[in-house]
Amino acid sequence: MLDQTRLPHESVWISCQSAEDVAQAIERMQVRGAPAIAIAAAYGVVLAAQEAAAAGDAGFDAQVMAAIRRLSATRPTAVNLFQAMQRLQAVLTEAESRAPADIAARLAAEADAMAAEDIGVNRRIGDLGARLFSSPARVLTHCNTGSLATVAYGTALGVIRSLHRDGKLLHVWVDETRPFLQGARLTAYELLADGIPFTLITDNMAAHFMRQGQVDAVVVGADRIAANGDTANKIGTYGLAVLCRHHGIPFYVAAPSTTFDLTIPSGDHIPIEERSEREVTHVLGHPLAPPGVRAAHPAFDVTPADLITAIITEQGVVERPDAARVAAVLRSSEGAREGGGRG
Ligand SMILES: CSC[C@@H](O)[C@@H](O)C(=O)COP(=O)(O)O
Repeated sequence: MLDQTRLPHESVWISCQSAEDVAQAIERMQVRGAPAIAIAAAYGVVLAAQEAAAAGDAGFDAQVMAAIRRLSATRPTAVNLFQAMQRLQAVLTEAESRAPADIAARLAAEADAMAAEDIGVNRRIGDLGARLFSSPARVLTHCNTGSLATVAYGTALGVIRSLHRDGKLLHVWVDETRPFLQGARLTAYELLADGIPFTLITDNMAAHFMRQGQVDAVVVGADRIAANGDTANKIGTYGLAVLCRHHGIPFYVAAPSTTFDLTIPSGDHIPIEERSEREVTHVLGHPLAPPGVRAAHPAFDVTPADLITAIITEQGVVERPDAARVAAVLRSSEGAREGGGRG
């Protein structure tokens, strides 16, 4: 995997040989972003299965389940991780009586399928999102939701890429995204590579540019969306949504259906990851604050659904989200799939 903690100045590839290697890479945020975490973890399970099958001893299932538990304990907020682990666990259960090498191959095929699906899902989100824009726009985004955070193309950044392709993108405002700087380091890196025009701003400049009339829409990703549309995303997202409401600017969330957690009624039930204080007191290893200073570091915040103009999923757009509209979009696409096949 391309080590995202070293970008953009160094392109260092890390090689994960075991589920534990993958778990540590996720914890260190060498790979991050909800869909990318899920797919990386899926391949972590595959590594564990291959290792257990090669060892040939009894307890294959127990070893794969231990890997699923370890990978599930890496980061708590993005629900895509848990959906992916459940999907692999179902493969394991279904293939129970088969030879370990066969089960490992089935798990690998499932991980490959998830990775392939993610690309199609992102392209569909991008295209559905771009259709919401009737005229060329200046779009502000937060964190990194691009190819680095997914398998390819991205969610919110996928919408931005589709707008650019369709000639409907005037400019992107990129929040640097304190404290981990996913915007300054990663989104800037991706947009530069694609030749998409953008300006990097610090997070506290967003209100200024909105007041000046220089922001037409905000598009962000999500880590977990509750049944009523409340959305957890990178810390700072909620503030942007409040600013949008004040300035009359549309606020869009772009996320795959695997980011919905329909088991929880509202955002109050979303676990918010607390990361190390050191990521706040230090920047890229350099101290900012005086030694010994205490810092808070919730890595995500929750934006209430009533501040969201629409949630763009690959299954359709949920306008003015609430529990009924979320259910209607996700259910209607289920019906379409059942009636019309998966193709
Ligand atoms: C397509 S990525 C969507 C979200 O995962 C993204 O907006 C985000 O908050 C990433 O957080 P991170 O802590 O960098 O994993």
